[in-house]
Amino acid sequence: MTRTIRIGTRGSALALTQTGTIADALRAAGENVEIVKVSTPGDRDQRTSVSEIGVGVFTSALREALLNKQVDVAVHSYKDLPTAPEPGIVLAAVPRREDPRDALIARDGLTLGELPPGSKVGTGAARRVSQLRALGLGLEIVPIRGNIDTRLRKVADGELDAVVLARAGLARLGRAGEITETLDPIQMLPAPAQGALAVECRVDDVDIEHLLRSTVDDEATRAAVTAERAMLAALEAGCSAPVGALAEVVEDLDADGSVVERVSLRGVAAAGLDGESVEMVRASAVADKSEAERLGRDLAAELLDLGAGALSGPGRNSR
Ligand SMILES: NCc1[nH]cc(CCC(=O)O)c1CC(=O)O
Repeated sequence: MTRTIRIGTRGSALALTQTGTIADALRAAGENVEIVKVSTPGDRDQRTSVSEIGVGVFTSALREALLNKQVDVAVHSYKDLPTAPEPGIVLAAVPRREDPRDALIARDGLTLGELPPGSKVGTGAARRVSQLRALGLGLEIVPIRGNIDTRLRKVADGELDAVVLARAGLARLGRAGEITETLDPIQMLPAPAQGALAVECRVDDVDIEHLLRSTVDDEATRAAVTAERAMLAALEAGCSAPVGALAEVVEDLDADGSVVERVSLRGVAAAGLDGESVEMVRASAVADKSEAERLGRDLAAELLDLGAGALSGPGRNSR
């Protein structure tokens, strides 16, 4: 009898698309696959802000289904996962990620710099709120929630002048054409692991773990998100603080002239929120690819030295 691998997913259009790519890769490797939808409190409650419902609101039900053996594989948006490891669960694969940057979708094709002061920009993520405020453009930030479709509609309906969303999510839903500006990481660093998927299985399912690693894992993406997430974890931020990070694997020349791969990491964190004004601290560093984790921790230490984390004030949800 051939086995069927059950892949758990949230039921949102975005989650189903993401899970579909993993299912396709496993089918191409000759496996039988079944997709199982798991509803999460984050999906059922669209009103409460994510910072109030709490970290892991989209991911804990999926992990429970994995531990209960309702499913064999769980596919998450990596940035939605809490930084603490989950006993009994292993991160089997991190597929090659999409463009990790944030994107602006504004009325009339406007870019960020073209939005007049007082323009209403919708985002619920403290990371985006604080970086937008730090730009000093006089924008009015409006907290919003809901799926990508709901957010885009608020611009189409004229309720908002713009929204900021992850480019990867828009691309996966076939809506990248509505982006009016892809935000430069100098203005807006994405959430750690934005655009990446986390593919998990049970620790004792060594077969499945190996299958996932050999069919969908991408080493460069894994190194980059390892650095980003180590930075986040060391800032003890969970996914609920205004922290942005972006790592890239770059080729470099060693002292003896041989080509080596290094990880280049940039980070940003809010140092203080005082009413409308925000101070952001930024740092960057490069390390050998095998040192991605230490690189993240070191950069966090540097950001803390610069004053990161002296937080007070509004919502602490990073996404
Ligand atoms: N916060 C919710 C969420 N989780 C993952 C994505 C998009 C896909 C990704 O970043 O991997 C989004 C929407 C967004 O931030 O625009």
